[in-house]
Order: sequence, then C-alpha cells, then structure tokens
Amino acid sequence: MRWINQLNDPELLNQAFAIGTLTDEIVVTNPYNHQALCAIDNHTVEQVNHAIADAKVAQADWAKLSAKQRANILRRWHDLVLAAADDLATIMTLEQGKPLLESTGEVAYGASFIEWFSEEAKRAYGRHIPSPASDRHIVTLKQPVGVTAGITPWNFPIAMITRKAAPALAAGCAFVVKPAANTPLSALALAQLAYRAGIPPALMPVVCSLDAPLIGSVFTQHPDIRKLSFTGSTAVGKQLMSQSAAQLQRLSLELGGNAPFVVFADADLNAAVDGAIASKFRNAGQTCVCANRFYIAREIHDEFVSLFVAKVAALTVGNGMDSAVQVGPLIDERALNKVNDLVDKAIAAGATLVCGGQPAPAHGNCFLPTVLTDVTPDNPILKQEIFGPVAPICVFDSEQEVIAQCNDTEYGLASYFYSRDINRIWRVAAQLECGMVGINEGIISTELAPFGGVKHSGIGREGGSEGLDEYLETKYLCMGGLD
Ligand SMILES: NC(=O)c1ccc[n+]([C@@H]2O[C@H](COP(=O)([O-])OP(=O)(O)OC[C@H]3O[C@@H](n4cnc5c(N)ncnc54)[C@H](O)[C@@H]3O)[C@@H](O)[C@H]2O)c1
Ligand SMILES: O=C[C@H](O)CS(=O)(=O)O
Repeated sequence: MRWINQLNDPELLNQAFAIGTLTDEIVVTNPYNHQALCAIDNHTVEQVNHAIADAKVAQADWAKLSAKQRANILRRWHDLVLAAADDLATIMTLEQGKPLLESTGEVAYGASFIEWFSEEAKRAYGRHIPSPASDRHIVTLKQPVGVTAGITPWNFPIAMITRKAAPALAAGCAFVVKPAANTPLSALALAQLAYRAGIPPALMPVVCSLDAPLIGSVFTQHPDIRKLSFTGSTAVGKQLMSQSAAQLQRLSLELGGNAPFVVFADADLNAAVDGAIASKFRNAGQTCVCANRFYIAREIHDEFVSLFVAKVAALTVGNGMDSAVQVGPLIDERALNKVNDLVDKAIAAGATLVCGGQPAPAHGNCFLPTVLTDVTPDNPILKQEIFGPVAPICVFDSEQEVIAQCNDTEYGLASYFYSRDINRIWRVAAQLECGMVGINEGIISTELAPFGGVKHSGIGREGGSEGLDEYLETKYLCMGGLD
C-alpha cells in the first residue's frame, strides 16, 4: 500500500485498502511479479442492484441537463484525466503490466474519447422531415437510451471504459461499469476524476466483483438496464448476447480478433517491418487488433524475415515500470502457459522457431518476443487469437490466394496490408472481411473513427460519429391537425 502514498494524488484510490482489511475482498496483483498491490471491495448482488436503482434516479436528472451542460462537464473530466496522467499511468502499469510509455499513451487515448464525445454531445441531431401533407409536421428526436451497463477487459483498463462511458454520458445516459477484476484500480481512479468533474457518482458507479458471470447475469436480466456494452472475448460476448434477449437490450459487442498482416512485393519493406513491430508487440501482443498472423509475398519473404527478426530480437523485455522496457508481462500465468502451448503446438505442426519461443527466464511473467516461419495454412496457431508476443509468418504467391487466407477465419475485426499499388490497395481493402483495415499503417485506432468488427468480432461501433448513436433512441413525432 505504500506505493499508493507515493502517487501525486493518493486520493484517486480512496477505495483501495490494505490486504486483509475487508471481509470480502479482491486482491489486486502486479502481473510482472505477482506481488499483491492492495485490496478493494468485492461487491455483492445487493450492492450492484442498489447501484442500478440509484443510477436510474440520477439518469433522469442528468438527461434534463442541456447537451452543452453535459459537454462542459465531460470536458472537465477530460482535463482532469490528462492532469492526472502520471498517476493513472503508474496505476495501470502496476496492475496491468504494460510499459509505462504505453500506459501514458493509453491515458491520452482514453482521454481522447472523453474529449471527442464532449463535442459530439452537442450533435445529437433529430430531423425535420418534409411532410406528406400540409396539415402535419414530421420530426424525429434523439433521446438517451436510459440506464446502460458496461463490462470491460483488462488489456486497456482506461480506454475501454472511456470509449463507452463518454458516449453514454454525452447522450444523457447513466453508465454502470464492471471492469476486469485484474485491473479495477484504473477504473476506480478514472471514476474519482469523473466525480470531481461534476459527474454524479450515482450516474457512473464502478462495480467490482470476482464473480463476473454473476454480474453479467444481473446486468442482462435487469429491466432497468436498457443497453449493455461489452468488450472482451467472443465466447463471453455470445453468452451475454444470449442472456440479454430476456430484456431485449441494445447491445454493443467488441470481441476477439485474428488480424492478418500482409506484405505485398510492391510494399515499402522498412515501413512494413516497422508497422509489423508496432502492431504485433503493442501491450505484449495483448490487444484485439494486434497483427495475429503474417503473410509475406514469396519474392520478399527472406528479406522481410531478416529485417523483422533483427528488430524483434532487439526488443527489451521486463518490468513495465522500467522505462527501457518495450515488452512487459502477460496478464497472468494462465495467459503465459496458453501462449507457450500455442507455440509448442505450432512447432509440432511444422513451424520453424527463429527467435524467442519460451518464457523470459529472468523476467517474471514475460514471454520472449517470438518469430515462427514455415507456417502452413493448416497450422493451428493461425486459427486463434494468440494474445501474446508471437509472430507466425506464412508465405504467399498470389493476391487472391492471400485474400482467401485472410478471410479464412470466424473473426473480422482488423486487417493490415502494405502495398504501394493504388489499384491493389482499393481491390484488397474491399475484399477483406473485417471492420477496420490498416493500409501501410500498423496502428490505426483513434477516437475519430468507428472501431468495431464483423462476423464473430462483434456488433456495433465505438468512437467516431457512430459511437454516440449506440446510446440514443430515435423517436418519430407526427404533429397533425394543423391549418
Ligand atoms: N474488440 C475490442 O475492442 C476488444 C478490446 C479488448 C479486448 N478484446 C478481447 O477481449 C479478450 C481478452 O480480454 P479478457 O480476457 O478480459 O476477456 P474476457 O471475455 O474473459 O473478459 C472481459 C470482461 O468480461 C468479464 N467476464 C468474463 N466472463 C464473463 C461472463 N461469463 N459474464 C459476464 N462477464 C464476464 C470479465 O470479468 C471482464 O470484465 C480477447 O479476446 C480480446 O480480443 C476485444
Ligand atoms: O484491444 C483492444 C483495443 O480496442 C485496442 S485499441 O487500443 O483500441 O487499439
């Protein structure tokens, strides 16, 4: 707990306790060395139901504010988040593991959604539709959905909350959020800043629980929760979608990915290598839009592998609190063992290990950045989300062959390809079955653009102008009886 007192603003974590202080608690640990950081309340169903009831009351008042009043409060929240960036980054690296530089980047990325939707709040436009008859007017209103709920993952503990909370609050909704039990501290600190900005605590409560399925059941069965926004694995997303049918809730599902990264022979090779490194090893490969499988044109395969491996082997692995570290730990031992198992199975299926391939002996829960070549289309590692610093490389001969391989997956979140042929760029981008395409870019996420996928990668979009509509209902008014 001493580390909390070393923060610039220890009050950000006024809901954290010394381990063993609470009767029923969640112990938050550092994924790098498994050291216990602090304890927080493990909320009960009764507490969650009270939070939803209070949110319903708060939402009625919040929706009465003008869009501009809500926008001003969101702007204040944004400013407070940026002012607390150092503390928020420290908290994130300690509980999630990502390098401090990445945590600092995520704080800014998360804040950008608050800024964006503080502006979009004022653009929830209805329409005045040309009437079919002179005795009536036809208009539409945009109104808030009401009380909404969010369930978020551990890999982006701030941005995955603000990407939901900001549009929800901008639209006039309440937002009850359950963060992952691995990373609740970022959520609690973020909420503390929201309350300081003027967002009523009852409007955006953070519910923390070790029993995620139970909270999911409460959220999906509750008649006052009119929308659920989930970010996480496809398996859980499907389960929640099924559960939510009982209340016919609005849904946003941001799920798993299996992003192909294609380098055509006409690509800028150095740019492609840099983009591949950025996309693959961000957050130690634990992002839904990481390049998950690489397809390199045969003509340039050996040169690409040589340049890529040289950079991979030079990546520094270790404790995210060390400013020199580029690849931090995986979230827990289960994740480390899963990645290790995926690599072993890929090699057993014929892949060649070029570098890495095992946990980093001197660094806790880290896995060495790994490159596999001679990966054939039937290799099991291509069929699932690796969620680790492992780059399986395949070779291809034709454009149609590689597009077919890119699309040969149940997922459809992000895809990437490098080419300098403008005709090929438009041809390939149109044929890829996914929600987002990086063309000569390895990092594409921004608050300005709609983020989301197709097929088993989810439903709906977050960010962009589309993001606000997820929290609005459209009401049609027919005003008749006019002269
Ligand atoms: N598409 C996106 O924007 C996006 C972003 C981040 C992560 N993800 C995906 O999330 C996965 C990794 O994150 P994760 O391990 O936290 O996923 P996860 O599905 O295990 O957990 C996500 C959240 O759901 C909760 N949860 C788990 N089981 C639940 C259940 N039965 N009912 C209700 N809630 C439940 C967890 O506590 C957590 O808060 C990967 O598949 C990744 O691709 C997708
Ligand atoms: O992992 C999932 C996140 O949505 C990735 S990003 O931060 O939005 O690129």
